[in-house]
This record gives sequence, structure tokens and C-alpha cells, in this order.
Amino acid sequence: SLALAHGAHRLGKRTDPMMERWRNYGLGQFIHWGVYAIPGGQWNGASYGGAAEWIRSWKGMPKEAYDNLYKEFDPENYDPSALAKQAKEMGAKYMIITTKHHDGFCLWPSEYTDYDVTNTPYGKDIIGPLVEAYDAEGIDVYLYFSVMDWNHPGYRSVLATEEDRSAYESFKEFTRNQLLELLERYPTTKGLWFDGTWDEAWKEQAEFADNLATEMRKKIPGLIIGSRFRPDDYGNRHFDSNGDLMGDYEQGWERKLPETYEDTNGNDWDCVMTIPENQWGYHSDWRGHVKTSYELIEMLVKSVSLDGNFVLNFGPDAKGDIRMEEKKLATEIGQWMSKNKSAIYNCGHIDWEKQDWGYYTQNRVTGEVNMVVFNKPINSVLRIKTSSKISLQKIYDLNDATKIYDPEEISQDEYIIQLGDEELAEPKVIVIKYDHSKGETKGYEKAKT
Ligand SMILES: Cc1ccc([C@@H]2N[C@@H](C)[C@@H](O)[C@H]2O)cc1
Repeated sequence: SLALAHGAHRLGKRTDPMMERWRNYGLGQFIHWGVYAIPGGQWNGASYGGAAEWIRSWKGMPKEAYDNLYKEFDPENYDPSALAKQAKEMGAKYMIITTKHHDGFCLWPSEYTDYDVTNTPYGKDIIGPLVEAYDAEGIDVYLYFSVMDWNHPGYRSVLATEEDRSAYESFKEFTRNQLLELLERYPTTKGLWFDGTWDEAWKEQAEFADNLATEMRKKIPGLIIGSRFRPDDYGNRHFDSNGDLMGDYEQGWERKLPETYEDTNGNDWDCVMTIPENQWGYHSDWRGHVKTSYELIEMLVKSVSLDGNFVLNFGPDAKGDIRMEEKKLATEIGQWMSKNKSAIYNCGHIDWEKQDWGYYTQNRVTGEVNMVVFNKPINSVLRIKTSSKISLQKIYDLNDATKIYDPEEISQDEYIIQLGDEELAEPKVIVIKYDHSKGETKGYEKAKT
């Protein structure tokens, strides 16, 4: 393999307590909020078809007009504790907030730019009260930070000239200053979620990014940083030139999910997901498919079954209100989570054969396996094929103690259980208690073909 000065510094998963805590979250909340919520995807009577937080890049939005919107930012309904309570009700264990998106507007009072909340009619820090409110609800806070910054004069996507290079040095210093400032102001931050790191200019900054990550971890030991931050010595991102993950978890699953465990390369990972097809910031006119709570619960369960976290995005409007669709989904997901959280929190992958009826998650604390059933077969029979000899102890409905299932062993390490006739009104969790050690091998004969 290649000798890399700035490639992956660790092979395999982090095993420290802070990362174990991250690994056991299951469900997170993303919040995308900024001045892009003011136009909300609309301008001069026209609707921007792209993601609302990218409206500044739209030909229908004059840059000058966008860059003065901050003078209207005055979210009178912003209520951090209401947001935190709603996230708690949904069952989120962590929250990622956009401190600065690609437009460069800072939701905290930054010493290093005037393009921040202090120069808006609102005038106050947005981030601090949110961190406090979420900490008070026991929900860990992570900070989203876009390296790409359309507002900073030193930003370059490509370093073509000497002028570019000297300007970019000022931008790098600015970026370092802002990140250290954020960690200084919000020391309960558990990690950073970087974005906007695909440009050629940044891909040349292996040493700078590596040193900055080290410096940030000196400020907050154990800080969790995903794979979207650093480029390696050859400009490779996420995976270095030897194919090793750079960062504490893979940040490659944006609006998509892995299909199999192999797709995850055995790494920690998160999936960040929008409720409409592709809107992170507030868009007043959601077109196309808006995901239902069952769709989102299935994505959550699938993520946990493949050792990932599922992070659902919310986009407050210009006043700081959460839109009705998001409120409804937070409530519906919360109702399911309140009854089934033991199949999500502290759970992960088990290598039993995937079945059509749904997903397995294994509780890392109890060792119990959860069958999360989404698709009830027409014969109401659920098949279980384990990967090793086990001795089943008890199979029961998580939410109905009277419902015990009597497994029928039909071949080596293969069992079936019979569901009742009732239709599934919601995803059902069936718990399998078993003794990992005592499996005995019965003499099932293989066919000769
Ligand atoms: C092509 C593209 C660039 C940036 C994004 C940003 N990453 C998401 C997490 C949002 O912040 C979105 O604006 C999405 C697509």
C-alpha cells in the first residue's frame, strides 16, 4: 500500500466510549436553517426547482438580492426548547445544525465575518440557545459546517493562479478561525458534520485539513468527524488512496441507503435524508413525493439493521416555525418509537439471512434479536434462518406480552413462526431471545443433486 502522510490514521472502527455512544444513537435530526428560508425557494413569482438552500446559485436569483436577504432575517417564532422537545418526542438521540451553509451566512456571532446573525434585525446568537435546549433534553449536538463559502472573498473552487493561492491562504485561515471559534463557544459539541469539500482547491489541502482535525480534537478530545472532511495526499476523499476510510464514520449516504452490509464496508456510517425528494432548507412549495412516516421508519430500521444511523432533516421557515408536514411526521415517528425504541437504540447488524418480511436488528446490550416486520406474507408465516447453531428460548411480540410465538424448526438453523390473521396496522417488532452458545446440530440430510 502507499505510504500516505495524510491518509487514514486508523483502520477499522473507533472503539472509544464517545464513538460507542454515537454508534448506538439510531435516530438523529438534521436542521437546515439560514437566510435561504426567507425566499423559501421562490423569487419574483417563480419557483426554484432545485434545493431551496441552493437558490443563490439559480439564474432567477440576482446575487445582490440574495446577499442582502440577511437584513430581513428576524425569526420571531424561533423557539429552541420547542424544537428540542419535538425532537425528543420523535425519539432523536442527536441533532446536527447548520452553523454555516454554502452561502457563508453564520448563525452564530463570528469574530471573523460581518455576514452573521449579529447584523440582522434578529441580532442574537441562534446556535447557542439551540445547543442549550437540546443538551437540556439529553439530545447530543453536532455542528454542520460548509467549507465551501460563497461569501468569503478568498474562497476558490480551483487554484489556477498565484493570486488564487494567496487568496485561498486567507480563506484557509478564516476557516480554521471559525472552526476553533465554534468549538470554543459550544464546548458540548460532540462532533462536526462537514460539507462543501468537493472542490479541487480543497482537495489539495491534505496537510492543512489533517492538522486542523488534530487541532480541533485537542480542543474537544474525542470529537467525532465524518469522512467528508479530509482529502488525502492525492486528493482522494472519504477513502484514501489505499481504500481506507478517513474519518470516524462514512458520510457517503446522502438521500440514499446501502442495500447490503457489504455496501457499508463494515464501517460506521450515517444516512442523512430529506422528507421531500430533495429539499434541505425550507421550500414553500414542496413538489413531488413527500415521504410518509412508514417509509421513513423503514429507512430508519434498514439503517440500524446495517449498523448505521438515520438522520432526518427538518427545515424551519423564515419565522423559525416548523411546517405542518414535518410536525406530523415527528409525531407519527415518535409514536412508533415510543413503543419500539428497544429495536433501535443500542442496536445494530446481525448476519442472519435477510428475509422479505423486513429487517433484523440485534440489541448490543441484551443480545436479543428484533424482527421488524413490514411485509406480512399471504400465508402469515415468517421464516427465520440463523447463521449459526442457537437454542431459541422465547419469541414474543414486543408490544403484546400475551403473544408468544412457537417456532417450528424446518431444517438446519431454519425456523418458521405463524402470525395471527390480523393485518399489520404498523411495523411490528417480534423479539427473539436465544442462547448463543447452546445450539445443537440436528442431523438434517442435504439432498444429492
Ligand atoms: C450537489 C450537492 C451539493 C451539496 C448538497 C448539500 N448537502 C446536504 C447535506 C445539504 O446541505 C445540501 O445543500 C447537496 C447536493
